[in-house]
Amino acid sequence: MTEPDIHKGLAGVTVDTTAISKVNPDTNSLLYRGYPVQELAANCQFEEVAYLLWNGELPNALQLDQFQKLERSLRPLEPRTKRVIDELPLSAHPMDVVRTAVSVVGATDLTLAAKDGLTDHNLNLGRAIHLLAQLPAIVAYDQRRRRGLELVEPRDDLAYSANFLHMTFGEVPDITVVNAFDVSMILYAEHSFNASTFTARVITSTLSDLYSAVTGAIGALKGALHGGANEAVMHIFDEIGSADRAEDWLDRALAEKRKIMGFGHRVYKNGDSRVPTMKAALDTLIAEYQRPDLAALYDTLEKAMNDRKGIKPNLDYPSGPAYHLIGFDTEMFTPLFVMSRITGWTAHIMEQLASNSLIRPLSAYDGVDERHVPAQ
Ligand SMILES: CC(=O)SCCNC(=O)CCNC(=O)[C@H](O)C(C)(C)COP(=O)(O)OP(=O)(O)OC[C@H]1O[C@@H](n2cnc3c(N)ncnc32)[C@H](O)[C@@H]1OP(=O)(O)O
Ligand SMILES: O=C([O-])CC(=O)C(=O)O
Repeated sequence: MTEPDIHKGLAGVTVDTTAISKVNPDTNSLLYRGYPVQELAANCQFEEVAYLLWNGELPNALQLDQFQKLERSLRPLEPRTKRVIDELPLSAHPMDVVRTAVSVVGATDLTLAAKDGLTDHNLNLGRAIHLLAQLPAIVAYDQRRRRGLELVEPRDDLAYSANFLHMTFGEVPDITVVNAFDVSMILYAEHSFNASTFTARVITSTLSDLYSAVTGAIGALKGALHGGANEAVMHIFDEIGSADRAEDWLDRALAEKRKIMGFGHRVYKNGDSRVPTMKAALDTLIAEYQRPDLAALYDTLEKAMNDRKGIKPNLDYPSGPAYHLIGFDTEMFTPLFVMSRITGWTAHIMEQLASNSLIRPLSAYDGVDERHVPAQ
């Protein structure tokens, strides 16, 4: 019998097609529905990118207006979700809070019980928009309650990012800050078959519901090797303290065989296509908040990692300090990733359903040979 090829971590394995995004490590490019992500970040708002990922085309003025009206009407935090969040201890990680809140929204969606309620495309599109609108309320409220502050109601005269920052901090920050945040939302929105999106597709492939797929994806994103790295980057910055200590810290960490969070990528081996755009957004924040010390630490660690290992930063490296400067607690960073990636996950859930096949790979058994329970 020939030995099966094992592809640990599914590295290098192409499991399906997708028309949602193209990650090309050879040209170091990322396209959403054909558009370079850098062009989208420079010219669009996050809402337009969400529409693009779900519908395949950018919205015209009328379509955008209708989409924004709908999204804005769905923003207030639902009382039942708020009550459940209030029941959760502050010791719960914010990713556990957001996962639980999405589960509550799913458990109270009566349309799931309708005929074809789990798989109907229009129902799923409606659910995706609903979650897009609810997640900022969930995350903003969780950040505020951790600071002993009351809920802030949404404003329907503000676009997505400005409204979210208003709901979190009680005021709309400078336009530089709003724009930097919006760029991060666009860059985090979609990245083909990453671990959390693949999780969502696996769950969807069993004909489970969208909320189950999204809660599973949130669980996968939480880990430090995936979305949890943006939080971990900030812990590293805190541990190092200042630029003059970065090289010694790195040498020690590498000697201890530690993984340096915010560096490396399964697909990009010559740098992440999104980093230059996010680094430019971080630079505007560093100027806004006058934090050249943070810029020095960022640059020194990046250079030292490149010199020692030739490993480049991924998107989580500039996003972590950017979210810190905007004023979020470090443990809130990965829920911000959820707010953005809900667009990509749900686009993939709908694509999986449109051409479904149960995802069920094989394994090669390497346990003990067949044996038998001794007779009593
Ligand atoms: C938005 C995102 O989710 S991007 C990813 C965010 N995650 C992180 O930043 C966590 C830190 N990075 C990592 O752990 C890895 O680079 C991963 C998990 C992202 C990718 O891992 P893989 O594709 O499996 O690469 P792999 O682990 O095989 O690494 C190849 C080599 O580079 C080393 N390496 C890769 N990344 C790092 C890192 N961040 N720190 C130290 N060494 C690293 C590995 O130790 C390995 O060395 P070896 O050949 O001597 O054993
Ligand atoms: O593609 C990946 O493996 C991880 C990543 O960068 C993302 O999900 O944005």
